[in-house]
Amino acid sequence: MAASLKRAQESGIPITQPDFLANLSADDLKGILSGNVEIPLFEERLFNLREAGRILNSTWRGDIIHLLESAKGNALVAVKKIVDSFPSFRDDARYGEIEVYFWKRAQIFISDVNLAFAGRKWGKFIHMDKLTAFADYKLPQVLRALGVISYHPDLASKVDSMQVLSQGCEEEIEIRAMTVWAVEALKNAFAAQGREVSSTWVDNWLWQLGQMESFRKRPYHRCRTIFY
Ligand SMILES: Nc1nc2c(c(CN[C@H]3C=C[C@H](O)[C@@H]3O)cn2[C@@H]2O[C@H](COP(=O)(O)O)[C@@H](O)[C@H]2O)c(=O)[nH]1
Repeated sequence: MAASLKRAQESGIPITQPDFLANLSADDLKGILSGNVEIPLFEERLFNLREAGRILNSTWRGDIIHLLESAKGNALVAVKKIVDSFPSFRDDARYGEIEVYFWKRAQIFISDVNLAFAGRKWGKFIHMDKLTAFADYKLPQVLRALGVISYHPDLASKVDSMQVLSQGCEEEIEIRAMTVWAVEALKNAFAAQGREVSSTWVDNWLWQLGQMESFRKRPYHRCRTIFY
């Protein structure tokens, strides 16, 4: 996905322009994402891109920079503004009577802006250390392979046989919540060894591990979702 967007940008397709996004056609998007795999949830992603273009124009004067500037360098405020502005970033769920907020794409966006600008200008934020892990499919895959988390045999059987978990079901929420919790436990374990790191740092470290073939081939939970 990232490579496709980079290719489009380099070929002069204005994929960051709100007007282009708001009027994006299915054929345009198919062309941009053409590659070796069929993109799941294509219609949902097309809708979300068009919606993002419309909202950037209607709420943020056509440029996400204005959202970042309105957050006044506070990472948590920036994340909340993204979630409040863009419905496709409202990555939350109900677990019984409890509201659960993962906000994975909103948080990783702020983390990526912080990295892209090397912590300067629009990438300069306080409270980066309060971001949680970005709860996706990759981290629990690595955490389980490392033995940091384990699944009930019934869930393990579903995951290992690649059964699709429905988005927002108890088991999917439990996997994502345990991912966030496990990263906090690892962060505390690093601190106990005298190594102060952030949840984002632990997250990136686990994600990088996940790129190794020995981890990539391990089972991970399947879920059709736009949130990760
Ligand atoms: N939880 C978590 N998810 C991460 C990353 C990164 C890379 N972050 C860089 C930033 C600092 C470090 O240098 C990292 O290398 C990408 N992703 C997610 O993967 C997905 C693409 O994956 P695939 O389809 O396999 O290429 C996509 O949804 C993207 O959001 C991470 O760190 N943590």
